[in-house]
Amino acid sequence: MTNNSVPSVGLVGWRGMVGSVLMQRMQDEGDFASINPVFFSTSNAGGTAPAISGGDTGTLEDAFDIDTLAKLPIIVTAQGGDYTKRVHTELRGRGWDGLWLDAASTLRMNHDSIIVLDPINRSVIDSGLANGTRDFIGGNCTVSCMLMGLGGLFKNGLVEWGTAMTYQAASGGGARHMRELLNQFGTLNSEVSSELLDPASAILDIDRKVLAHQREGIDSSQFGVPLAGSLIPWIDSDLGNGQSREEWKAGVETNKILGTSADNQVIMDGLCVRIGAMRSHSQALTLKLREDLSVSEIESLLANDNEWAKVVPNTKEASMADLTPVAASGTLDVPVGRIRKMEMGPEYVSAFTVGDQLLWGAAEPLRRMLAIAVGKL
Ligand SMILES: NC(=O)C1=CN([C@@H]2O[C@H](COP(=O)(O)OP(=O)(O)OC[C@H]3O[C@@H](n4cnc5c(N)ncnc54)[C@H](OP(=O)(O)O)[C@@H]3O)[C@@H](O)[C@H]2O)C=CC1
Ligand SMILES: N[C@@H](CC(=O)OP(=O)(O)O)C(=O)O
Repeated sequence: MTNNSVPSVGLVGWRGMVGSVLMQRMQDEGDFASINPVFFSTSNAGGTAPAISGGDTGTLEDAFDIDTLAKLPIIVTAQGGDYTKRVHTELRGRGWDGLWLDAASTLRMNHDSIIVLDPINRSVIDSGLANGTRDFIGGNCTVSCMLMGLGGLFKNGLVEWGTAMTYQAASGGGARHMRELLNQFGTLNSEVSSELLDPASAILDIDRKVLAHQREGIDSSQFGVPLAGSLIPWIDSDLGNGQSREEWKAGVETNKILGTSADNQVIMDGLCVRIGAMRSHSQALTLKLREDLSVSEIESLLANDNEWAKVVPNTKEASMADLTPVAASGTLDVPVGRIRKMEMGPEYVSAFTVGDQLLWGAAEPLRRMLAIAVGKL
């Protein structure tokens, strides 16, 4: 039933991987009480819309029906970049001035959009809303997770430059990539299952069979090459200058989120690598600070910046227990550890951080932006 005291919000892409996490988080936080959801589909218009808290939400609208979309004050989409390109242009072209909240990267670097990560840039978001910005876009997952973990240094202007060497999970490619990774692990095991049952079998024979399967038999149609038992040192497209698009995002998106001025940019670059984790991205950072801060000063800046950054003591036990994709996945916590001064000098600091790339990396900043837009946050 429609509640006339709250705004109607169009939800597109709600059944995809990012969209499903977003829907779950919205239900967990009771966000549906603050909106009238209107569910859209690109493939099943007229079908049954999902029931929220057991209620009836009617039928699915056609996600390409511009007239229906244009009646809404707010649209949230996790449908993908192709959808954004097609529909956003058409809607804006006809003068629609509602709020567009989007998980796709398409509009991120437009001069009139804001990348949303409110624990880091709430003031940028608030002034954007006050000044007529209408496109609010979720950031790249690696960048968002890094800033959530290390916000205490970045927000205080303490980072002169940094490198992020990443270890990115299969989920960054999408649901089919996650399935492919698991199937690869499964078939690798099957290839040598009898040898594994025999403790006397030769490990080099097992290794040879695994490698032969990785090189010849394994299905890698999503990733292009095997990921299980290997890694892929390239993510996203080739910019033609030796840098991948994923690596380029670290610099441009970090600065846009922080709202740094042209003469005060933080230099960020690195090397992005896909590994066989499921849904949490990790990254090893080298930071050149502007000041010689002690490790305990750094730790307290990080721990006090936001409620989700969790400083992990730089010990083997704590790092193995709390600083891994297995520890971080499914939680909003962003553990940050391995913090120490490096041999290069007192301003050079190492850190390692892990974040669930479907939560802070994708769904959560959008969920919170919607809550801000409707006055709930
Ligand atoms: N994957 C990631 O880590 C991140 C993704 N993003 C962005 O979010 C957007 C969506 O990504 P993601 O959620 O991975 O995409 P998905 O492929 O999981 O979902 C996208 C759409 O595919 C359609 N679809 C077709 N078949 C199925 C099916 N069997 N199950 C569910 N949906 C299906 C749905 O549209 P319909 O219901 O209309 O048929 C759905 O909304 C992309 O732009 C991506 O760049 C942003 C940050 C991270
Ligand atoms: N590129 C990321 C996932 C992603 O969707 O990023 P972006 O939102 O910047 O396109 C990864 O593969 O891990």
